[in-house]
Amino acid sequence: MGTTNPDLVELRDLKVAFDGVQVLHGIDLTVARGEALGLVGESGCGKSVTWLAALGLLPGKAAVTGSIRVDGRQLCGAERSDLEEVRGGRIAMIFQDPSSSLNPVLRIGRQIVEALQIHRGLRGQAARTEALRLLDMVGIPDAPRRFDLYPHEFSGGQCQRLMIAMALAGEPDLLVADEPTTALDATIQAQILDLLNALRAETGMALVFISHDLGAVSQVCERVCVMYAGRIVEEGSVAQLFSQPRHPYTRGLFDAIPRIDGPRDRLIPIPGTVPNPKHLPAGCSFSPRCPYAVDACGSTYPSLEFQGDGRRLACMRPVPAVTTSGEAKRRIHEGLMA
Ligand SMILES: Nc1ncnc2c1ncn2[C@@H]1O[C@H](COP(=O)(O)OP(=O)(O)OP(=O)(O)O)[C@@H](O)[C@H]1O
Repeated sequence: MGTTNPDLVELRDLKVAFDGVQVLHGIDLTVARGEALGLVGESGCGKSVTWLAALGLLPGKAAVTGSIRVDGRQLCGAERSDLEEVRGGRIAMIFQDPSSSLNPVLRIGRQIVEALQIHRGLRGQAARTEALRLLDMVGIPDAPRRFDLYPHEFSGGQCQRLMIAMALAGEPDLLVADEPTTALDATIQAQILDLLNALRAETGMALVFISHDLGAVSQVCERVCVMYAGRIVEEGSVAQLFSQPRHPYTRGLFDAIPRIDGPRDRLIPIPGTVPNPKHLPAGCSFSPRCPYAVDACGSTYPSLEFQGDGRRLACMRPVPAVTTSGEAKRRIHEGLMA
């Protein structure tokens, strides 16, 4: 299966509009089996909508067009039953807030058993044994005793682990994690990132990691895709983008990373805000905020093109290569972004 079609998910020209307002402007993106892809960008850039659309989870008023293929199977406009088979089974999605996945009035063991029943047809003792194995796998200590507890009896970090256990119940080929660690303190966040890495190593599943946190992305992903105002503006390996961001927006995101030990004045926020999708500026959507913009940037949107080094870039005035490498690279090497 994997040899003829190495891409697990292939999005082509994916567009989404709400009430006539376009918020995704043609996303082309692939996720290969087993790979970990980070999706970064400021709030409102379309990271979540991209994956909610791919999984058919947007509200009915959303107009979705383009192609969404999972293992070669077209899901855009597919029957509900086809979508449900993929959702939770082939692809699972977890969110920042565990309450979106955990039912507060059901014991945790029962919730996982139900997920196992739906996705894998397991029942009775077989389901219980597998649920305990999943709890153990995600690092919930003393699983047999805690099987009968309710979600509120677990800490925030443990709820995140429970949500991951639920997601794993369908043995997904891909886990989409939407800001899974944003609400957690640094130590717990690091533990969840370690868990995601361990689970990938153990199960071979692919991961899409949606985050504002470039440091977290660098710890779990091999490839990063940067989104701005409903478009992909740059995509490349973690090493490429971290050592030499070429899109001025990617560069701006790096400059805005808070340093744990550094003086706060080293943090340089990108001036301005993400435009309202109702009133996108002409040309490149980032041009009004871009220090490199020239007149042409305000009239023509640059297409996303492969570069000589294999990355994809949508920019007429990329950051000159010579001026970029030092600081971001140094931060990674010194582990200041962890
Ligand atoms: N249900 C909805 N109805 C109308 N507009 C929506 C809806 N969901 C998202 N949008 C809009 O779509 C755009 C993209 O939102 P999205 O949530 O994908 O951004 P994001 O990059 O994931 O941001 P965040 O990091 O805050 O989650 C935003 O302008 C948002 O307001």
